[in-house]
Amino acid sequence: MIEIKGLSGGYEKLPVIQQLNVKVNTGEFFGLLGPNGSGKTTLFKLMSGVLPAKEGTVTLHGKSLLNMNSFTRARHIAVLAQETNISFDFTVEEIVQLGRYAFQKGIFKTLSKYDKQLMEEVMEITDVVKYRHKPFLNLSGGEKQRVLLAKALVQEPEVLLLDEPTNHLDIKHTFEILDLLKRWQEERQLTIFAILHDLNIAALYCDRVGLLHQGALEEVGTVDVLRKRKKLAEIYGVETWTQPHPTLARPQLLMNPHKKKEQPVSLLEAYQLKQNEEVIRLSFPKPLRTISNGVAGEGIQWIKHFANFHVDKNYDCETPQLDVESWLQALELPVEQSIGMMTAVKVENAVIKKEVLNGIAILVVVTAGTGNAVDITHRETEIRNEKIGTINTLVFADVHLTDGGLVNACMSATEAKVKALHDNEITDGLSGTPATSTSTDSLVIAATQQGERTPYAGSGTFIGRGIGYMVYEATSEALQIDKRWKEAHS
Ligand SMILES: Nc1ncnc2c1ncn2[C@@H]1O[C@H](COP(=O)(O)OP(=O)(O)OP(=O)(O)O)[C@@H](O)[C@H]1O
Repeated sequence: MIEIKGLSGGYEKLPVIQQLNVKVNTGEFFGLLGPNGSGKTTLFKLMSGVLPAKEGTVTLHGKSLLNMNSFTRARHIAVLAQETNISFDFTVEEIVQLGRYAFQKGIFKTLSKYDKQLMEEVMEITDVVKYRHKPFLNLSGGEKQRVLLAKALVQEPEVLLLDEPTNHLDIKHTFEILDLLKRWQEERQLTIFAILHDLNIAALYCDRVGLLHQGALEEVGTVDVLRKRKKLAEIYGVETWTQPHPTLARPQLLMNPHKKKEQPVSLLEAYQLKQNEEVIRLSFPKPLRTISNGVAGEGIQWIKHFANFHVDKNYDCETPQLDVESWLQALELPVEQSIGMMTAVKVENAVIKKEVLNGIAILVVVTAGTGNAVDITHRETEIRNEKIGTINTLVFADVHLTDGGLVNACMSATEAKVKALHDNEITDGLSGTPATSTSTDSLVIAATQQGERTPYAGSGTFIGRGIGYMVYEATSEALQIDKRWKEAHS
């Protein structure tokens, strides 16, 4: 464990680091974060003996690092500094070899077999073998960075002090190098203490982070420290948002660039509607914030084009998303900006309702088929393999919703659909009990994000009530059309 206690130090007229205390555990990846000039590099210089400390101690497993001579220190700690004062025309291999210097024996300091093997291995994994005979000074910034990392790794240190290790690296090399460091951390109990500017990279790789501000650590903790928006605004002077990484339990940060005020778009007038026997589609001039379980474009997205495709009632395909994406492409709609759904219902029978309720413009489009009506509350021992026969609901509203607000809007739309199914006496074909849905229903909530931001869109709000009313009306009408169509075609 590295323990820093009461450490103060800096430059002649500028005592940058003041009374700093922190512990970095053995085998931990600790990220030192903070704005420009907060003292990160100065702290590293104090720890690595480049600058003398005015006060305090830095110990590794209880032994003072500050009093160690540089040879002994190099056997424990490797430093990847930002500035390199390599001015001689060394080759890449010679630079990497410097990392073994403290381990070489005898007056002539020759490389052992082990040293050579280790250098080969490290040059391979840092992807610098191809430059081995090139002069270091002729390399690009990113190539130099990887060579210096190789030099640090051949020291086989217990502790790596890294000042901006991914500086100059492209994303492929950034992730390769960090994955490599993470592997060494886990396999070799390597302790990594790294200055990082990219907070998202820090959130992905660090076990703990410390936020340095004006020479003092203001926060130390897990990467969830980065979710403290107020603290980040105070320290960096930037408004941040966090969202969860899609597959890792780690936050990712989003920043808002300065935005010019945009002309508001009229929800009920701005869209284009096209409807034929293959598809009903709506396009908006600017993206709407959406939450949906559409076959394509699912999740929370920004979407301009909404398409509900008709498929044969016997449609059965292993890759529905690929199908829907190819149909979107055939309509020349960009897949990344589109939601695509499918239904066996005639899309010419879609019900479109639009209204301004309590000052909120709402547009609802519903296609309804009830061949696979299901009572979700009925106890089942197996899930029926249903064919497409579905209620697809698209709700567009001129509101500004948080992600929680989008979820509230989904609840409001679903509650209204269930009521419509109930009032239209739709039943589960197997159980005979009132149906709550069909087995493959889809829902889109799309908000213009104009006006005041709100997390509320449930039954206690005008927007929730508006969605409820409109979805109920549109679903009831679509169910009646479906009923009449079935009667006419039976
Ligand atoms: N050699 C020096 N002599 C005097 N002052 C210095 C020297 N190096 C840095 N400073 C000052 O010390 C303060 C901390 O600098 P430091 O380099 O430690 O910040 P940092 O957090 O690493 O910044 P950055 O993110 O920009 O790399 C700054 O105000 C800087 O101007």
